[in-house]
Amino acid sequence: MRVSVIGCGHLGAPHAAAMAELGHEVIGVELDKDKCAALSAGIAPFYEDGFGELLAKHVGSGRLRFSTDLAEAADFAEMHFLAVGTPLREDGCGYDISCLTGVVESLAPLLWRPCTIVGKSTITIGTVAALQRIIDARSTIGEIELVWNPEFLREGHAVQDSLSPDRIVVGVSSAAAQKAMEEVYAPILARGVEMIVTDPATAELVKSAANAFLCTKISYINALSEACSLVDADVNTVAHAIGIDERIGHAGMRPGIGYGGGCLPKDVAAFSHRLGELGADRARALLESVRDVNAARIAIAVELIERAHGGPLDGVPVAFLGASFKAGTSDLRHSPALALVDRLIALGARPVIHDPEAIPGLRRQRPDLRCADTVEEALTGADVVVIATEWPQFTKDASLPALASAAARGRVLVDVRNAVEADPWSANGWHVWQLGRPALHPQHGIAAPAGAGAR
Ligand SMILES: NC(=O)C1=CN([C@@H]2O[C@H](COP(=O)(O)OP(=O)(O)OC[C@H]3O[C@@H](n4cnc5c(N)ncnc54)[C@H](O)[C@@H]3O)[C@@H](O)[C@H]2O)C=CC1
Ligand SMILES: O=C(O)[C@H]1O[C@H](OP(=O)(O)OP(=O)(O)OC[C@H]2O[C@@H](n3ccc(=O)[nH]c3=O)[C@H](O)[C@@H]2O)[C@H](O)[C@@H](O)[C@@H]1O
Repeated sequence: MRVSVIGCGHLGAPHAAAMAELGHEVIGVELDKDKCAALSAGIAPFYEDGFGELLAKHVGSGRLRFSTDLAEAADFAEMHFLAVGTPLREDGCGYDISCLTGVVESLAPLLWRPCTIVGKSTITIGTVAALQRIIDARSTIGEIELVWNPEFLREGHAVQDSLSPDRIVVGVSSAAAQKAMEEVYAPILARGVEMIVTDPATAELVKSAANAFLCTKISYINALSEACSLVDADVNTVAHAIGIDERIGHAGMRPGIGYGGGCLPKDVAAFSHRLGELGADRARALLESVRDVNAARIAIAVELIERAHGGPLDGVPVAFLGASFKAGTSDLRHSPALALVDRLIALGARPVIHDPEAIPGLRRQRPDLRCADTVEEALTGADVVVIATEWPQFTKDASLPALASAAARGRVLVDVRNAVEADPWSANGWHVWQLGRPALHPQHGIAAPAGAGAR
């Protein structure tokens, strides 16, 4: 099939490459000229595992190309995927869907062949109907159906999730649109992946419900982490023990500094707002509690760092390991790590930041921050080491405790992602502090500071 993908960011670019891998001929439309030029040259504009290779493969094969010109896509494709951004409005009251409305307003009058428009961006209840009205008013060839096909990919797994999704959801209004969706995803459906065919309103709700549930699970374990701190219990053990029950599971149960990124924070905020508009007050109250727990995580992490250091952070050199919103991506949007670094700076601390993939982007976005090209450079002379993003380079590298011992001045490690194996650090003479867990000190049996139990 000939398809276009309009908006080639973290969702659209991997989707376009995946469509080419499935055997389709693809044109990606991207407004940002630099991004479009990089993609056209087969160069990934952001770090995403396996994406650079897939992009280069299909730009090379000629099955995937990019353009800034929507008219070119209108001429070329029988199916148009919409993957532009839907940020939260500045007043927080739902999504700013101006990119989506702008695209359908421009695209509809350009269309001259029978085709389907397929939305993948995340929207709230009622948006499909509003966009369909714009298409109906602007189409010159009669009815063009807008299907909604929400996307569930995770950054860091975008290629894998696009090629092997665990489900495909399509909100359609006609049998013809359903047939087109079955055709475009045929190689995936042939492997037995379930396609849930429903109406557009249900498809909209499925996406909001999925992301809000993921936020709820994370806030639940983070709220338990607060309770654990009060009784010197270990939240990691609680998460492990309850997660063995397959109705609960271990995924999304890692305590830390809260959910961040370009999607979960805005999606739960927009969904909560919409539920309020609809009068679903109990559902809204539930999600507001979820947001409230998340908003408190940074202050709780700061308190832990102060307690670990044993006093105010003014003037304290901190090795700050991590900047991206989670491991596996260079994405800095709404990164809790950056929110934490800003609070530490406000308290007078002197952080030096290292991240395996996010430093070039961070230097561009935040020239005010002190960045290091290597872990060793960040560690040199630090009194406190903070692990703020759970990259395996920080949490699984067995040589890091010894490297840190040689480079740092202090012996205080604060892991605000609860992802580090603490024993090797303790064996190297470090005090290890994690959220909702008793601190681990170099020698077992040493009394921990007041209010913090020792493991
Ligand atoms: N990032 C992710 O993992 C996922 C994102 N989503 C949703 O997908 C949507 C896009 O998200 P991201 O890809 O993360 O955002 P993004 O900001 O990385 O990408 C959006 C792209 O659209 C481009 N764009 C804007 N207006 C355009 C226009 N008129 N024509 C062509 N290109 C245009 C922008 O330049 C940008 O490159 C959002 O609604 C998001 O909630 C859904 C699932 C996963
Ligand atoms: O709609 C979207 O854009 C996507 O949002 C999330 O994907 P993503 O933002 O890539 O990241 P997640 O892996 O879900 O992590 C989100 C945040 O929660 C945090 N998190 C995650 C899991 C956990 O156990 N604990 C935890 O604090 C992460 O560090 C990160 O800050 C969803 O997982 C995807 O299914 C969805 O498609």
